[in-house]
Amino acid sequence: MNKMSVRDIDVKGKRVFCRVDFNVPMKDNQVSDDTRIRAALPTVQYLMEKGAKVILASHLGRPKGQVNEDMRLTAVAARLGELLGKNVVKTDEAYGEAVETAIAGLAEGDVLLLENVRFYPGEEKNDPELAKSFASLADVYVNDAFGAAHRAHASTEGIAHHLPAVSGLLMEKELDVLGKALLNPDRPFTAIIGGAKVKDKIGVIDNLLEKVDNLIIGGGLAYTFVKALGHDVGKSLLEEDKIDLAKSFMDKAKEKGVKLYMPEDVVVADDFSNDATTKVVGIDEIPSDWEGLDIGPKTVDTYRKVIMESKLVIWNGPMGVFELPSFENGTKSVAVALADAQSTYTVIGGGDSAAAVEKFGLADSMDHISTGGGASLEFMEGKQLPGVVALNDK
Ligand SMILES: Nc1ncnc2c1ncn2[C@@H]1O[C@H](COP(=O)(O)OP(=O)(O)OP(=O)(O)O)[C@@H](O)[C@H]1O
Ligand SMILES: O=C(O)[C@H](O)COP(=O)(O)O
Repeated sequence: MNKMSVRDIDVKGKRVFCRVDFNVPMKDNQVSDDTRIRAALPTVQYLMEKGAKVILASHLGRPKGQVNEDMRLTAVAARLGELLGKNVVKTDEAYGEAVETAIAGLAEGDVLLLENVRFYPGEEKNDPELAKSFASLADVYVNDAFGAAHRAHASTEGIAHHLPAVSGLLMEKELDVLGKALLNPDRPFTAIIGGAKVKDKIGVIDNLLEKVDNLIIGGGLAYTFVKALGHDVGKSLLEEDKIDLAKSFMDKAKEKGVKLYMPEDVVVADDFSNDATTKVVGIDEIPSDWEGLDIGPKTVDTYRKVIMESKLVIWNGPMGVFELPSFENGTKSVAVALADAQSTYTVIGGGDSAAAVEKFGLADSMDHISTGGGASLEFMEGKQLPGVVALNDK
């Protein structure tokens, strides 16, 4: 990576404003999944060990520039404290006098978590005044919030113009893994793209067709491709206005020598529910009043073989409606194949695919699970992430 990292600077005795992505799922005012908090620990612990006064900032949810009692970071600070084995000071604001007093009381190695930065309307507007207020709290800026790096907000982008600005260790790792995959991949390189809609994946499919050897298509978006091949898709998800685009992707794959894999068979249901009647049919046999909700067993076999023969696989988007047990098999089987593929480097592109590997208890078997949903998608589309661009070059 051509950006400076926290390892390149001296932080001893310095006040470090460290943006993290603690946008974690909450239930009954408690953190229900602390994956993102744990992912930030290497940077937080590094800063503590090096004698920095650590000021953490994050958003939680989308409070739209207003204080929302359900979106305070108090429970997050408590969870972080448990994980660090050390008290984390929590302020009820993200800047101002009370915050300055709390920071003045920090000793080297202490950790403070500011209140949700999205309680301020200036955060998402990238208001320069708010960015300056954040910057005035610290001597150095560290951005470890890969999950929010696609947002040009005051705490992710604006602040970087007022302080020495470097990446954290998680940010560095995410960019190294995803960057290497796109720039210098081990081959065969396979991308698995699923999820609900073609429209959300246009950029990523287009960019990956320039890079991969194999492109595997699954999930709801597959039916627009199936339709483009001339087959009836019944009541399956279909984006009529993207059929031509799906055709053009098929043409591009041919032109670039990319092997495109689409479902050979699917699990169809007479209703979108776990108790629906289901059957497996060939891709050209979907009955007109049934809908495809998962890939079928033949397809699973083929996809597994491709995964096993790959050196690198990036996966974004489930193969079916994995939230319902009746339609989880395709997604689960792909996750199992990735876990079994010992000589394949496996990268999970955040979002629902990350949730799926967690659900199936296979997270530890993956080489890298991105903490960014939208951010990793934009990165794979080849877009520049504003939170990264704003950091100091090496
Ligand atoms: N055949 C299908 N029919 C209808 N819905 C489907 C089908 N296959 C997958 N889905 C649904 O697609 C959703 C995931 O789609 P989405 O495009 O949001 O995935 P993602 O890109 O992994 O998520 P994120 O945007 O969080 O990164 C899941 O809720 C899943 O149930
Ligand atoms: O959960 C995420 O993808 C990040 O934290 C960004 O959140 P946002 O989509 O609300 O900006």
